[in-house]
Amino acid sequence: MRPRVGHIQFLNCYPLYYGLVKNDVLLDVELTKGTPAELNRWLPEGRLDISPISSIEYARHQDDLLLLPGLSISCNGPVKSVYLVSRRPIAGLDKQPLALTNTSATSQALLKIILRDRYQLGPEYFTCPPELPDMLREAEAALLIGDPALQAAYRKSEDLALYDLGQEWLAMTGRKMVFAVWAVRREFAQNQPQLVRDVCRSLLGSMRYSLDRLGTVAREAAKWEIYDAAFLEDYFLSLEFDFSGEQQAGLLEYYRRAHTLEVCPPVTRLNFAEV
Ligand SMILES: C=C(O[C@@H]1C=C(C(=O)O)C=C[C@H]1O)C(=O)O
Repeated sequence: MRPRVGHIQFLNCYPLYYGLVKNDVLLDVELTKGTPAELNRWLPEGRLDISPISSIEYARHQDDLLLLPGLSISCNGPVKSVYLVSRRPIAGLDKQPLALTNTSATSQALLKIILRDRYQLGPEYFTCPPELPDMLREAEAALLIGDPALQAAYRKSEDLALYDLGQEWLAMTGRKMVFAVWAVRREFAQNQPQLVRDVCRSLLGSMRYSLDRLGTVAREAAKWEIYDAAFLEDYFLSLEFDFSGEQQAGLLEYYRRAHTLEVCPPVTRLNFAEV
């Protein structure tokens, strides 16, 4: 039986993917790529067994999911691929239309938390596809994540201000920000503990493999992208892929604030699969 495993189709997961290919793990799993919003749906629906998901989705489905230890997509300061892109300085966004990419869940709530708690602002939010020109036709500012956010930073126009939400979060809380976690359906973990262990070890092994040779990974990724290898290596270095105590503390602080916005239930503890 091959476990059905999700994969985020953004460059942030390229190091993981590179390791899976090089370590011949792809043959052992059925890998399905999607945006975070798609994976967020497919895992609880049972179309996937194990997947990276937006960290806020763990809070929303905590009774049905367990976390995989040791893996996340986090940052300690600038993340470089989660931006508020704005036509005016942030202070001018109160009551203004603000377009949120429909590929995100965690960053949508993160932006609301930052604008409320750090800037005391309440824009009029709406969700739409991540097409920056379309977004800015209808809104004063837009939230982008993943590759469209990287592109916006790479081709930054003079007229737009970019706010990095990883940096904003660190400035406000002094903490790391966890954007994505890997989760398994509890039912699957109960029925197939060995498979969960195998997948978890493979993912961790692949990640370690890539982090040990990040220059090569960046050069390989640059072959298919508009960015050069140095830009990508710098990007990969801003991301953290582990899930240690500091990331967990940052995540619990995020959940606490998200709960006060009523966008997720309270989370008192993080429950991990035994691997
Ligand atoms: C750092 C990132 O984190 C992402 C942000 C997510 C979200 O906002 O829900 C989900 C998964 C991650 O891919 C990114 O996309 O660039």
